[in-house]
Amino acid sequence: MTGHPVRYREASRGQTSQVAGFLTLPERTTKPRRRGISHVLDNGMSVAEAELRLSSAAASIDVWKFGWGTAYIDPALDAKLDLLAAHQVLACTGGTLLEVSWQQGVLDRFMDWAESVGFPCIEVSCGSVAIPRDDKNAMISAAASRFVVLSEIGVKNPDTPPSARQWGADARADLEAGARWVVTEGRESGTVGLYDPAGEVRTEIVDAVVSAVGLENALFEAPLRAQQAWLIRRYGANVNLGNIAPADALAVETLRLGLRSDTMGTFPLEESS
Ligand SMILES: O=C(O)[C@H](CS(=O)(=O)O)OP(=O)(O)O
Repeated sequence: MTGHPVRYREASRGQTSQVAGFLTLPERTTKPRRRGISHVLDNGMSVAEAELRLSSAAASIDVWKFGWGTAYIDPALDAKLDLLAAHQVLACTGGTLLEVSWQQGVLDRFMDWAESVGFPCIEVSCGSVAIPRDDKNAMISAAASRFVVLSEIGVKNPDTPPSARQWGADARADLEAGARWVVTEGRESGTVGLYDPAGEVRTEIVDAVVSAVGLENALFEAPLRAQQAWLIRRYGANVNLGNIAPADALAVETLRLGLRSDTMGTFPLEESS
């Protein structure tokens, strides 16, 4: 063999790329933060898998949503909640769990349970069940005295999309009722709500929501790389992104920092440090 000899890293070196510091990158907010949050959707992973993900990406993950009703049936819930707390990641229930509880008339019991097991955060949504505005307001304000509240706007049924104007009005109402962040529906698939069936961003909805509540209060569900990149190119490294697959959390951080082709060199100068 010719050329430079292969040299493997010595096991005891203890240096990481986090301290390399030789690139000029956009300025990133740090945890705990309001702007620039990454919210992941856990589709039911084991504690061991969660530990694996957090070992490399905890600094990039702000909110960890237990998808759908997984929190309710996961026998390892306690261990997972402990793990998330140790990494300063906000554990959050899925909106569907609250909607089922509301439908069955046991919302108080849901909130008591969520508080007693140690969820610092819950999601109040109406994506599958049509919850009247007054009820949603009451739920958000009751929950806000006990939890960090993420409220979700938009619906899961692609046949009944609200108008952009309605998205804006709902975002404003949720924020006024006490939500910390207003989440825009995109599902795990990224093909409903904020997106068309091909996964393209409905820009008029993004515009309506941002103009109603501002960027720091809006959290865009964006499960697909093209959607994440579109939002980062438009709003910069510190746009709030949600429904990220836990395995993608570090990859999304590279998109935010322009360390991937999709967003490379697209940041305004004033955002660089
Ligand atoms: O976790 C949930 O309940 C979901 C996830 S998804 O949108 O169905 O993929 O719903 P949400 O109401 O967005 O929390």
